[in-house]
Order: sequence, then C-alpha cells, then structure tokens
Amino acid sequence: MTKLLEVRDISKYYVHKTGWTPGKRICALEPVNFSLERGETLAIMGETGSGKSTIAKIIAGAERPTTGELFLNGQALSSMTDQQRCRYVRMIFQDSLRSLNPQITVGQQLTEALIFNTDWTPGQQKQHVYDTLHKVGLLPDHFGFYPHMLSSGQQQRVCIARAIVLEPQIVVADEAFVALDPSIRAQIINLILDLQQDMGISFIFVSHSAEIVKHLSDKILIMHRGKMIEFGTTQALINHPEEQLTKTLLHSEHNYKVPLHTTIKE
Ligand SMILES: Nc1ncnc2c1ncn2[C@@H]1O[C@H](COP(=O)(O)OP(=O)(O)OP(=O)(O)O)[C@@H](O)[C@H]1O
Repeated sequence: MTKLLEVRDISKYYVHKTGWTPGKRICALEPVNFSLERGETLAIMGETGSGKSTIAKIIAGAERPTTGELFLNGQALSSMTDQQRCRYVRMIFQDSLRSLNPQITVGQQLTEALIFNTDWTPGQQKQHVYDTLHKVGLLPDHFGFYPHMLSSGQQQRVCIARAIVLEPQIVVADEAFVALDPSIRAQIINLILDLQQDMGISFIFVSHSAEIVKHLSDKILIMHRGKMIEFGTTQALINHPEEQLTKTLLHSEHNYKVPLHTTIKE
C-alpha cells in the first residue's frame, strides 16, 4: 500500500551570508529517510539545534531541501503546485498566536484559505467555516470575533481551525503549544486526538515533552546534531530504546506537567 508520506534522503545545508564566516556551509540536516501511514502521528524530539524544525519546515514546504524528495501518497511534493501542496499539508508555527491577524475577524481569517484554494460560493465558504469552528470547539458567534476578544486557548483553537480548514492530510506543528498554560495545553492536545480520529489527519509535531509525545504519537524520530539517530514506534522506543539520548528524552522529568486524561497511546 502507498504510504501517506515518504521522506527520501532529505538534507539541508545553510550558507552563512554574513558574520565572521561568510560562505561557510552549515549542515542543519544530514540525509534522513522515514515514512508515515495515513492517520499516524509522528513526534520529532532532540536537543536544541539538532534539526527538528528544519525537518518540520521542509515537510510543510516552508523550506526547500538541499537534496532528496518527499512523496505524498506516492506523488512527489516538488511536482505539486503551492495550491495543491497547501491543501494536503498545513503548518502551525511556534508563535502561532502572533500569526493571527489582529485586524480581521476569525471568520475572515478562515475564509481567506477557502477563497484562494477552492472555487466554492461565499455561502459554501461560510458554512464550511462554521463547521470548522464547531470541530475545534468554538461557537458560530466566534466567526465575527477579533483575535483580542478571545482567550489564549480559544486563539489556539483558531490556529488549529486555520490549519484544518482545507481538510489537509498532514498538519505539522512546531512546538506550537509551549506557551499555553498546562490545563489549556491538555485541552488542545485532546482536541488534536479527536481531530485525528474524526478527520484521519496525520500530525507531525516537534516537542520536548516526553509526556505529550507518549500521549499523542504513534512514531517517534530522535534527532542529534542534524542526524536521525533513532526512529520507530512509540512503544518500541519507550520499551527498547537503542540510544542513550532516546532514553534521556523519553524519561526526562524536565517536561511540562500536563493533566492528560489517558496514558501512553496503544
Ligand atoms: N536560516 C538558517 N540559517 C543558518 N543556519 C540555520 C538556519 N536555520 C537553522 N539553522 C541552523 O541549523 C541547525 C538546526 O536548526 P533547527 O532550527 O532545525 O534546530 P532545532 O532542533 O529545531 O532547534 P530548537 O529546538 O532550538 O528549535 C542549527 O544549528 C541552526 O543554527
């Protein structure tokens, strides 16, 4: 069966343009290979500067790989138009709350993606935005709200609504929930699990929290200095980690305390 996502030999080099060493090539990511099935959730863990965000951004199309190719349902992502690609893969950024436009209403922000990426009538667009607000636990009234009228948890729900409004197959989240307080973070994480079940979306998320990773992910990818050092199912990496870093990251206590409802994903 065709995989949802296949990452083949993706690498990334940056070239210093200024500073003490102009022209110097920095390897942010050595070639990585992995794949994901439909509906599976992947957590990317690793130390600071190990290349986690680089992988996330390449999958979401926010960065181009230096080498390699990504395949979505067997089709090369590089052969797709931006419009096709953003229907399939959406990203929630680290500072997602700041990415909401304070000048326009929630409804307008969600409708924008539909105007650019569908040929629906205004009535169809509006109905779809209402349905999307409902999916993320917001009310029809929130359509007319400006971001400052919402709590941070509701703003995060709007960011998630914006990511799923085109019904993508993959949502990439880069440490998107760090700034939220623990009880709101737990609600948002449980919302993601619900969306995964209802819509069959695959989530790829970068996190330092062992607790969140164990709760949400089916597979884990461990990065160290630009290299993928371990990749496998969450159960396998928890029960039989091959690398010391994997043990440290998955059993670390420096994680956020999140009152999640269930334990490790089966
Ligand atoms: N635009 C850029 N130009 C030059 N170097 C970059 C750029 N983006 C990332 N890097 C470098 O690539 C390496 C990997 O960065 P990346 O942001 O992917 O790490 P990370 O694991 O996500 O780190 P963190 O947990 O701190 O966000 C780092 O050494 C970083 O300094």
